[in-house]
Amino acid sequence: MRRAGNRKGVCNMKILTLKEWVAIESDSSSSALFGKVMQMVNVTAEKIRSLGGDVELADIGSQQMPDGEIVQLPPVILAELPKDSNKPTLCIYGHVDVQPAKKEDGWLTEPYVLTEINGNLYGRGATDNKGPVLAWLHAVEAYQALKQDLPVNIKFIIEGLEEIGSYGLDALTKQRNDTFFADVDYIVISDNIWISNKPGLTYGTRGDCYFYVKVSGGKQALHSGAHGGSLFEPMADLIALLDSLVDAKGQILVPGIYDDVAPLTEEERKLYENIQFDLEEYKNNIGVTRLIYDKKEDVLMHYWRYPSLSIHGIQGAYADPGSKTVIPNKVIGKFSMRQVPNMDPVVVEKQVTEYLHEIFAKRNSSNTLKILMPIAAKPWVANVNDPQYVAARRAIKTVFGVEPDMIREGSTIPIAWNFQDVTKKSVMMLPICGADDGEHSEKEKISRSNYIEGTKLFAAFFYELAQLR
Ligand SMILES: CC(C)C[C@H](NC(=O)CN)C(=O)O
Repeated sequence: MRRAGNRKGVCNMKILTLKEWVAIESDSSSSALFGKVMQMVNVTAEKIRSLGGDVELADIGSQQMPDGEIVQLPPVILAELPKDSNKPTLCIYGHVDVQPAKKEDGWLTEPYVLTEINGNLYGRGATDNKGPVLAWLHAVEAYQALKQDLPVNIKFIIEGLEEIGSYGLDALTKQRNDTFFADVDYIVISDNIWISNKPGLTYGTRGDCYFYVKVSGGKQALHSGAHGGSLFEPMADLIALLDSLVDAKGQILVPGIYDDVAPLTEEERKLYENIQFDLEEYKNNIGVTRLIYDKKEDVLMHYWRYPSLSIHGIQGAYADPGSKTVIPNKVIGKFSMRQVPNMDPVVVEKQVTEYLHEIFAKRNSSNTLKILMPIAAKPWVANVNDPQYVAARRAIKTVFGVEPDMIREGSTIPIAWNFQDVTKKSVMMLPICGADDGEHSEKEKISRSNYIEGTKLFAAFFYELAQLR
């Protein structure tokens, strides 16, 4: 009885720490909040130090932001726990920045107050990616609490800019390839979600090219009654441009965009058949009634191995409740295209830019058009025969009692491809979050059970990794 009570107490403490982390509004989308990101980096560094880690806050310099401002970037944590040269070395990557969140986006709870409802812990960053980062740290803590030696050496790379494309991290990876990375045997990332209630083991992510399309007109916003009808309206130009990008069936309309997509082989097609993925459950999780495709295989392929284009927002547009009759003079449309093998962001940028300029020219507008691509992240695909995948499968079997589904991820870890390309080490993603965790949405959460069982999974993974030798 007492033991069960103690266990519950320990779990509640872990949840309390997550609550403290979620409370820090480390939203990297605006440089105005970089102070909060910095605070989050410091809190994380302190936690690693409390586990005996040697922490460096690596300077990654400054960066010009899409609005032209040059800002000092928050440092990246490079840390190492005490080392034993007889053990393999695992490098754990994670991020502690989050996507923007406001209560009025439709949150039922305060986004930065971790709130438990029916065994689920709601809050921005709970699943992406503060929960998983803490689960790694708690797995280390568990070995220490039990006075057991860690079976592997552990290094950490934790950053605060993943959600805006991991500025500076590729350069840091190259710079530290012969030092920090030299003795690393495996790199592991825990981010993103399973695709059903069955654990998944992820061997690929899509990349992302994020675009800003800026249409500028006169010196100021204007009264639509007084001036509408005789001027070229920036918003009308922008809507036409955005409308030219993708059709109702999700097909991207930019010429040449599918040219470099890796052809589908019969062998690959068969992979999708055996994956547990229930379309009804999926629709229910994401809250839609119908999908473009009605076969599981097609949905999975458009999630993992084909590009997609999503329109995210318009800066400068009137977006408040109520009816304002203004003509905005400057608007910035934001959209992104998820990349797949063998697409190249450099080629994509050229294709998109040329196409949008062509569409714009046909409108013969007096406005000006400027296109920027502040995020260019390549897709990543790993070799599933790497030994750490064997260790992860065994650990999943131990903790969850099942073999995982081998999955890919539709979203992006901007540094994953660079890690593999620069260091030539094995890179794996070991997600612990549930299919309904709502990353980036106003329903973001991690379940109490995934948070705790995920911690156990990481502890078991350390053990299995050491058994490979
Ligand atoms: C480049 C993107 C902004 C990265 C972002 N990553 C994640 O969500 C990881 N959980 C994404 O939108 O894919």
